[in-house]
Amino acid sequence: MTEKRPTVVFVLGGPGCGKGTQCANIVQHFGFTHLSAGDLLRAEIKSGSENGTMIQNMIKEGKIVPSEVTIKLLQKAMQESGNDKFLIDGFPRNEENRAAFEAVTKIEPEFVLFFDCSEEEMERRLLNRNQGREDDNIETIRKRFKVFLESSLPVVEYYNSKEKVRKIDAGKSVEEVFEAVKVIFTSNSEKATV
Ligand SMILES: Nc1ncnc2c1ncn2[C@@H]1O[C@H](COP(=O)(O)OP(=O)(O)OP(=O)(O)O)[C@@H](O)[C@H]1O
Ligand SMILES: Nc1ccn([C@@H]2O[C@H](COP(=O)(O)O)[C@@H](O)[C@H]2O)c(=O)n1
Repeated sequence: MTEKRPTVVFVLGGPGCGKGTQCANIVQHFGFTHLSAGDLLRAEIKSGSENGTMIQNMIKEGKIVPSEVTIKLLQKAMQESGNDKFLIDGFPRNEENRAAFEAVTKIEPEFVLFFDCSEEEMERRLLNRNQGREDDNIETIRKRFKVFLESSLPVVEYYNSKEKVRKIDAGKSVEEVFEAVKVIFTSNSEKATV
């Protein structure tokens, strides 16, 4: 008997567009497990792992950690979750992430939720976030924006060419953004049961 592959939705968008905030709402309403690649990397630093210093340096510079490290963390979290529906937030961040994840897991996303937000608004949100993150300072934020434009947007374009992208205006209030998110998840689950 063939094993059913898990359902994966990639959640992408620039730094501070509100991915984590909306994922928390989606979890409550639609029963997904939320896996944030950034959170998994930060937990790896805290755990004292041998990769910790390398990851910390990459995050401080806004650079993308090698795919094998991030994919191992995602696979472990997926296995330990006991769920088969995942929101993978902040991944794939570049073409290497995307291709390696597909090659290793053989999983293609159901769709890609893309939060579209202006840099001005994202910068404002990051500078107000106040969670003590080492990369929420203006110097690193600018580097993260550059990496997003050069490396992450091409991934969104790749999935757009496969008609997998569901784009949302993330410049609105948390509640308004979630109304738009709900429409996408509701229509997708209706399609799945037809
Ligand atoms: N629609 C919104 N309007 C105003 N503020 C928001 C909105 N969504 C999220 N925020 C706030 O903006 C900040 C960044 O949000 P969040 O952490 O969800 O973004 P993110 O995309 O996950 O960020 P990162 O990519 O850095 O992990 C948080 O302080 C959050 O409370
Ligand atoms: N696929 C990823 C995701 C994240 N990173 C690194 O973590 C930083 C913070 O990510 P957030 O999603 O929490 O904003 C990011 O700037 C990268 O340095 C990564 O390398 N690969």
